[in-house]
Amino acid sequence: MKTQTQQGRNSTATPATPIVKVEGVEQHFGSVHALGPVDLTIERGEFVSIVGPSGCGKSTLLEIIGALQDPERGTVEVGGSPLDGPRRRTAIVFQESATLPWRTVLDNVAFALEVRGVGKKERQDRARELVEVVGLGGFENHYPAQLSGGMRQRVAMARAMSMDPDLILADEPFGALDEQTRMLMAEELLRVVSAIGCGVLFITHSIQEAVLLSDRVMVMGRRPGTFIDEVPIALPRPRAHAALSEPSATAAQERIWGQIREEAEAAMGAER
Ligand SMILES: Nc1ncnc2c1ncn2[C@@H]1O[C@H](COP(=O)(O)OP(=O)(O)OP(=O)(O)O)[C@@H](O)[C@H]1O
Repeated sequence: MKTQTQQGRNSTATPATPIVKVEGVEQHFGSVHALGPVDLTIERGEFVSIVGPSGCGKSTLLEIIGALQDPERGTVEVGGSPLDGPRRRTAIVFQESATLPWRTVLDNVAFALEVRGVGKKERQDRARELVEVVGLGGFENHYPAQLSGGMRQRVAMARAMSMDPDLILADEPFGALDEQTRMLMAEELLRVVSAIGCGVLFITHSIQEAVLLSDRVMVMGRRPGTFIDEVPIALPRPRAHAALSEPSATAAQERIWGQIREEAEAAMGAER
């Protein structure tokens, strides 16, 4: 059971409360107007991706929702409460999510549980389960340096899941991986997320990845980023890569590409 402090004092959370509610959020860095104003709602268990031209403000928005930076204007509610600092049940995964090089795979995954004071036996059992879920069974005692980039990213994913998240914020998590590993990881993420039923905000430069994974793709226009389109993806689940050749998926990809192309060309023109 959650304590009042964990949920936030002003929580009015019910199962129908969106996991994320952003209203009128805006950010400047000095004279650079980086973002907004933007509104964004993510329902519980919903998978939402953001695509948009480079530098439009995607990471800024994700970091605001993850409480890694404060918005200059606007309001952010996560889990039904106004965001007033990092939340235990929000997991954040970056492109180069750090693993602890001196710890084994198992101890890396158990780390978040250790910090929370979970007993040794329980955290090792839970970590072992998660290592299996992300397909690293047999590598429990390996060190990060003995793993490929894709395997290290799986360790980061398992560690994020160990926190029993209700929200995963993922910023280009597969950006550094080769194409095949990236596709496999995307399918794996889908399995994992549907198993734990958490909401996801996913930033990617890959339109295909966004369409394959999401319930909804939000298209952000050039800086200062605001949402210029919202594309529902109605493909049935569970999904695998072959779903991308369905007519509705190709139509969605073309619609998104058309908009990003225009925005990226305009952004390049503005920089010249
Ligand atoms: N800490 C900061 N200080 C100054 N400017 C920043 C800072 N963080 C971001 N910016 C600027 O704000 C704008 C938005 O950056 P952000 O990283 O959010 O974009 P993005 O859409 O995630 O980009 P990309 O797709 O290239 O990762 C950019 O012009 C960036 O240079």
